[in-house]
Amino acid sequence: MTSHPATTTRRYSRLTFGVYHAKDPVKYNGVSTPVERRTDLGIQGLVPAAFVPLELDVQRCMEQLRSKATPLEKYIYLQSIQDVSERLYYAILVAHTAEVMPIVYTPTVGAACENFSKTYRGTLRGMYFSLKDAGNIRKIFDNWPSQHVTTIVVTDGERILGLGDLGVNGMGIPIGKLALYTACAGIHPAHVLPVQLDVGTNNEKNIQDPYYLGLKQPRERGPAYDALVTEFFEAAMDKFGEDVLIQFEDFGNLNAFRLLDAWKDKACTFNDDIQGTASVAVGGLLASEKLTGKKLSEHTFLFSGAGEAGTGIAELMAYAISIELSIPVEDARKKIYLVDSKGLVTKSRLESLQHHKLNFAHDVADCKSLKCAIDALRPSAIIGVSAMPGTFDKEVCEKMAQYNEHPIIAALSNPTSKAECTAEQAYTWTNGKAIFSSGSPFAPVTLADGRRFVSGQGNNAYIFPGIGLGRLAACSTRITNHDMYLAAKVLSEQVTQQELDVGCLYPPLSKIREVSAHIAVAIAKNAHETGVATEAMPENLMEHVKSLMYDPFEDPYVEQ
Ligand SMILES: NC(=O)C1=CN([C@@H]2O[C@H](COP(=O)(O)OP(=O)(O)OC[C@H]3O[C@@H](n4cnc5c(N)ncnc54)[C@H](OP(=O)(O)O)[C@@H]3O)[C@@H](O)[C@H]2O)C=CC1
Ligand SMILES: CC(=O)C(=O)O
Ligand SMILES: [Mg+2]
Repeated sequence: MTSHPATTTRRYSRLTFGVYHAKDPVKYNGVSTPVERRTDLGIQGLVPAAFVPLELDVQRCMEQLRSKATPLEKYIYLQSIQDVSERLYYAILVAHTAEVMPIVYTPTVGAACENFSKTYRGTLRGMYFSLKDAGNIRKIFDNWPSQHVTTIVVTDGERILGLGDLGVNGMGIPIGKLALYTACAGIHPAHVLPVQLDVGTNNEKNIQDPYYLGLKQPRERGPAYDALVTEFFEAAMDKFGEDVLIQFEDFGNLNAFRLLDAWKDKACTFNDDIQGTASVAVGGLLASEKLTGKKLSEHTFLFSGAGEAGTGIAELMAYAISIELSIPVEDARKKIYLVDSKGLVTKSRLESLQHHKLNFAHDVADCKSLKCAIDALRPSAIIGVSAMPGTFDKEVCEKMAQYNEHPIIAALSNPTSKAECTAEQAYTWTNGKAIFSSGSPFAPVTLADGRRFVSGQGNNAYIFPGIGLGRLAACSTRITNHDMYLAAKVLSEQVTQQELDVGCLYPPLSKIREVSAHIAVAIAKNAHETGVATEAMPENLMEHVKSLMYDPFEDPYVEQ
């Protein structure tokens, strides 16, 4: 395999490509290009005479954005800006993160995926490898215009948010995740690559849709599937270097666990749904200690959902508890319970349980429903990761408030339409006792008695950008569960008392670049300490991390 430089280039070089410059969205700045540079760049006459400072251009775009009637129209408008000028796009995302994240990410990205084929405009944004490309993936990689890719997000489209199998329409997810890598952690936009593996789809609506852009065949379940994934990994590492980060995203759980197992020790990879989600959830629970007075080990946890997110979180919780109490992780699992589509995961079901649930099959009485399990186990925290909206209904929330002074209620399923309950429901039904968080954002809630609550967004978006930046800073070749634990701890330390006072377990999105930088320092430090860094440790890690962060507001014409 060839080796490649892994450090990122922060600024563009000056280019003189004329019209090609105007057609390269990573470099093009439109009316924000200083007038005196336009001749050199060959774009004189291609833009109106006025120079518009980037801040003003952002303001103009925000006004247009706000005038759009639907979230999907807003999404398409922002994509159209990204197609023309990534600098402007990222300036919008950085300056207005809290307002635009629900558009480029969950919940709107869900609608964007559902409409992906219908709204496709032919933009060059990511690569598609289908079963028909088997044997040629390495060669096809050469078609990608950037030779220096550090960060890939790959999906096979089988479990897109809680929306199920969307096939190639799931491509909106890698695109959205990588937009956050850049906006939230400053990974250079020229160095990211969204990838869709097209292995067919079992979504009948896609098959019947004349506009559907993927292979119209049943999802491949045989050896050809594994062969395509293997070829993709090997080709990506050959093309971009063995330390290229490859994030698994929204695979179905038939494949997600085994692929992670197969690749975690052979590539720089992690599964965001299993590991990133675990980290953000544990981070929120660590932060909640200051509100409840309870350590992780003092809780009883009950999950609704025992798939990637559910068991991923449960395992990292157990790991965190084992560290907190210096006990074996097997013992730490004892107060963590899972409910799946068939009821409570118990020992009596051992023979029919999927592998990822086995560690949490406890010797307790069977329960067919979440309510039965709540009455039997009296959990202090319930975590919804089932994509079953309404699961945390009035009775569930009332029971939690009856059994706890400060019940933790996390409705983490995405998009909003799949949330187990809304913020307003959680606060109203518990009479303001709930400590609530959700996977997709909810507006602040004011109860009839005037108490105001700001719920936090328990979404892996707080984690993966910082992980990616940290491993880049150390040029590390592996990502581990301990990294996820460290990220959770750092995240929890970023929450202020003021934020906790209104019930929020996460820092505001306006601080996310700072949060990512802190997570990155912890990840890079761990890489150096555990021998997976391939660069010498710099004297000041925070300075180094920040120096790598792409900032759209910096002058892009500074020579290297
Ligand atoms: N906030 C965040 O950052 C993240 C949120 N998520 C969200 O979590 C949800 C689940 O994702 P993921 O874990 O990957 O999906 P999986 O398909 O891996 O798991 C879904 C789980 O839900 C269970 N389930 C289905 N119906 C019910 C029910 N009525 N009651 C209880 N459990 C039920 C399934 O049971 P069975 O095993 O029996 O089939 C399965 O265990 C999605 O909506 C996703 O968007 C995911 C990742 C990150
Ligand atoms: C947030 C995320 O990764 C999911 O819902 O799948
Ligand atoms: Mg996901």
